[in-house]
Amino acid sequence: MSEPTGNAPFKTQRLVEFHDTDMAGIMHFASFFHYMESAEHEMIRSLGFSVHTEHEGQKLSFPRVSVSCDFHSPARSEDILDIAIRVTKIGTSSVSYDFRFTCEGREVATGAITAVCCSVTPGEPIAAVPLPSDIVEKLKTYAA
Ligand SMILES: CC(C)(COP(=O)(O)OP(=O)(O)OC[C@H]1O[C@@H](n2cnc3c(N)ncnc32)[C@H](O)[C@@H]1OP(=O)(O)O)[C@@H](O)C(=O)NCCC(=O)NCCSC(=O)c1cc(O)c2ccccc2c1O
Repeated sequence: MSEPTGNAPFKTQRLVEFHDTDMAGIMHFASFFHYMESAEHEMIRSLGFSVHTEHEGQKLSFPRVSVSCDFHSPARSEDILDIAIRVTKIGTSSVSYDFRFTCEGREVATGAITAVCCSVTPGEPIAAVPLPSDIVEKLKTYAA
C-alpha cells in the first residue's frame, strides 16, 4: 500500500445533463456511477495512460470489484458539479479511489471505486496481475 502523501486531488467538472435526472427533477443515483467512471478515466488520461493499455505485450484491463456512493444533497439539471478524486489505496493489483461531488461548495455526494489490474487474454479467464511500476508511480500523483 502506498504511504499517505497529502497530494492535491484530481479535479474536474461535469454539467448535469437533463437525461441524467429523474421524475423528481434530481440527478438519478445511477448517473453518479457514470460520472465517477468518466472522471476516473479522465484522471487516468491526465496521467498519460489509458484504461485500455498494454504492458510488456499483455493487454491490461481494470474491472471494478467494489463501487459505492452516498448522496448528501440533490443535484439538478444544468448544475455544474465539481468532482475531486483521490487515490486512497494502491495495492498489489488493486487501486482504490474516493470521489467527492460538490455544487458551488455544497456537498452533493461521496463515492468510492476499487478497480483491479487484470490481464485479458482471449479464451482465458481474466485474472489479477500486479500493477506495473510505471502506473503505480503515476497513480501516486493523486494519492491521498
Ligand atoms: C477482478 C477479478 C478477476 C479479480 O479476481 P482474482 O481472483 O484474480 O483476484 P483477487 O480476488 O485475489 O483480488 C485482487 C485484488 O482485488 C482486491 N479485491 C477483490 N475484491 C475486492 C472488493 N470487493 N473490495 C476491495 N478490494 C477487493 C483484493 O484485495 C486484491 O487486492 P491486492 O491489491 O492485494 O492485489 C474478479 O474479482 C472478477 O472477475 N470480478 C468481477 C469483475 C466485474 O465483473 N466487475 C463489474 C464490471 S467491470 C466494469 O464495469 C468496468 C468499468 C470500467 O470503467 C473499466 C475501465 C477499464 C477497463 C475495464 C473496465 C471495466 O471492466
